[in-house]
Amino acid sequence: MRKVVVVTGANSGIGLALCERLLSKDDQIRLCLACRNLQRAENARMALASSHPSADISVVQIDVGSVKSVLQGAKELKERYKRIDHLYLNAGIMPNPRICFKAFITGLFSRNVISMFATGEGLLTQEDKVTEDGLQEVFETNVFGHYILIKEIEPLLCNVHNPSQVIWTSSSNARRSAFSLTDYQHSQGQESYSSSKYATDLLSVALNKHYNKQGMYSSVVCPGLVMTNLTYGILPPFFWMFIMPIMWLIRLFTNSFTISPYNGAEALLWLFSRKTESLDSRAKYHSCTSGLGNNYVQSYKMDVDEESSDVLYRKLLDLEKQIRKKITPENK
Ligand SMILES: NC(=O)C1=CN([C@@H]2O[C@H](COP(=O)(O)OP(=O)(O)OC[C@H]3O[C@@H](n4cnc5c(N)ncnc54)[C@H](OP(=O)(O)O)[C@@H]3O)[C@@H](O)[C@H]2O)C=CC1
Ligand SMILES: CC(C)=CCC[C@@H](C)[C@H]1CC[C@H]2C3=C(CC[C@]12C)[C@@]1(C)CCC(=O)[C@@H](C)[C@@H]1CC3
Repeated sequence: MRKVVVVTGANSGIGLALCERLLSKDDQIRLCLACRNLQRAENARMALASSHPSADISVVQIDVGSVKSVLQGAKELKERYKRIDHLYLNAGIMPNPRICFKAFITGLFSRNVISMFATGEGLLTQEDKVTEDGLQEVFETNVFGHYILIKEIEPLLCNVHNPSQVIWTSSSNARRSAFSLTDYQHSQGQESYSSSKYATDLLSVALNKHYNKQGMYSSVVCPGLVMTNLTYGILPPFFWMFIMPIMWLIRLFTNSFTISPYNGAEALLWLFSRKTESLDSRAKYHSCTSGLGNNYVQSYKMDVDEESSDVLYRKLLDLEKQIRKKITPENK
């Protein structure tokens, strides 16, 4: 049976590189690009089709920052497919990033310099806003929209005889101290990205607890530092070009400077061929690139505990109920 693979945020960066690599590995898959902008999705579809002319590539419009759009997209997926084998939850944003140069200079001369480059800890702040659904945009895009998508297409994912994989693009920037269960949308602080990625890690653990028995397995990945639209938003593009030689140099000391989307997609692609029984619910799978440019995958235990993961999951279930009532009041 041909495997069905759905990738959110597939029209650029890591998502697009992943699609290219998936098709190169197995051009028999049925690939669906789930994107918010149909024109950009169509451009990506054509680019992929030109290098894989016989491949089955389609598009579905899903804006994960809007629950209505997720419901509509999920409906189309249910009409199109009987099951989904791999769901890559990759779409993500880091809006209005600001870099704290003081923390960067201090970090450069500290013992934590390598970890600072690997995680970006304490270097970035973001300015978030509230969406039409009344949620924090970073939380809704990076976490909740994807959560609703899973809930909506649950019947396509849950099959004990033929388990499916849900694979989140998380980050090493996920940090417990940036996240709070009492403000899980991060409406108060300025580290919404870090908070949303930590919430992703917690949610993945909870999904495993609730869904493994039903044949759905969730994993999280960190693609490393990759040059994409997201990172080009942090510093001006010319600056990145200017410091590129330094970036290659840093790669000699940390394997997390994957830099190209192709390299960044390594762990996402690696998970595609893993047996679900071999997956570790508490692990984050990192794409790594050595100083010589060789790609490999390393797994690290996540800094998550089951209790927090359960509490967040219950909060998301409550939020789901509220939002569904708001969107379809006749279901009250
Ligand atoms: N680059 C890096 O160093 C790292 C990235 N990541 C994560 O990797 C993932 C991919 O990002 P990356 O490739 O770097 O960045 P890009 O900006 O290139 O890709 C992000 C993708 O997500 C899509 N997207 C954004 N918002 C929405 C939305 N509301 N609905 C649907 N799609 C949306 C974008 O679509 P559009 O083109 O329409 O904007 C785009 O296709 C993200 O989750 C990011 O957090 C994690 C660690 C490091
Ligand atoms: C490389 C040099 C000399 C300067 C760049 C400094 C920072 C802009 C840069 C250092 C570590 C980077 C980093 C990220 C963004 C850019 C940095 C802070 C991320 C936070 C981007 C998004 C992610 O999800 C993380 C995995 C990245 C971690 C490292």
